[in-house]
Amino acid sequence: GWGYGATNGPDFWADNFPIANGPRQSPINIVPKETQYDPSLKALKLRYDPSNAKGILNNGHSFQVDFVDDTDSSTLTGGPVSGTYRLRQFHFHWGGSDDRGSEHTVNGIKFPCELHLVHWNTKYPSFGEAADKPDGLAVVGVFLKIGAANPRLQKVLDALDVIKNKGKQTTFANFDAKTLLPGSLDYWTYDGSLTTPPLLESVTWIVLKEPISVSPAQMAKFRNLLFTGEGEAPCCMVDNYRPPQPLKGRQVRASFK
Ligand SMILES: CC(C)NC[C@H](O)COc1ccc(S(N)(=O)=O)cc1
Ligand SMILES: [Zn+2]
Repeated sequence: GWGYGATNGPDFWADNFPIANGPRQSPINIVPKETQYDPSLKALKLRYDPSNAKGILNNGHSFQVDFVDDTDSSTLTGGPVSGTYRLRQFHFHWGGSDDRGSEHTVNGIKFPCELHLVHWNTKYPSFGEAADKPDGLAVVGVFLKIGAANPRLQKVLDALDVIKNKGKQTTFANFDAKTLLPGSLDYWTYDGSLTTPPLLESVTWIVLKEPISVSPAQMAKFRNLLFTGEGEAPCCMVDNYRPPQPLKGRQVRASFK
């Protein structure tokens, strides 16, 4: 199956997922000077209920924290979207060293890590139904930059020891995803896709301008995870990012001047 290795990585994904060369692929390089401030963009409204946190899973590509999404208790509204989108999960992408790891880049700069908060449009009956619709998903991207240790990450990082291998999961209750957000919700937005197979062109991307911090020791904990299952030759989970894709004429709008 697909992965991030020399023989199954992003350059091979088009073999099984031809949409990889489609018109609205993600991630992209964001060039702030080429974005357009849109005064009609609303403020982003993220309301997350900590009691919706359910579990944490090593899915063999990243790890994700899953949320109960059977009610409108953890939602994204406002911003560039109309209607209500429900929080489904959040996950990260990171590098083997601090000079790379993010999927989106800014003026060609890579961050060591990028957080994705995945939401689906409640005009559809479920995440699965929404995932292949042009307005089906909204993903908030948050850059992590090297600095002081981020105490808000600690609960997530401390859970990683028990989900080291692909397929491992454990309960993860009472977590407020809002604590992972930076002080400013200024954002860039554009129409894009899932950044992993099936690469569906169903995502309204909302990339926050302000990063949150992560320390080198905390980054080492991400890199302690394995792509591989128990009993397989261990392969460190690092460099699980897709590089920027062609913009193909898309406009990137800014919510701020
Ligand atoms: C087709 C659906 C039902 N299954 C999709 C699968 O769970 C993968 O979902 C995702 C969800 C989000 C992303 S990202 N990195 O763009 O935020 C990538 C894949
Ligand atoms: Zn992602």
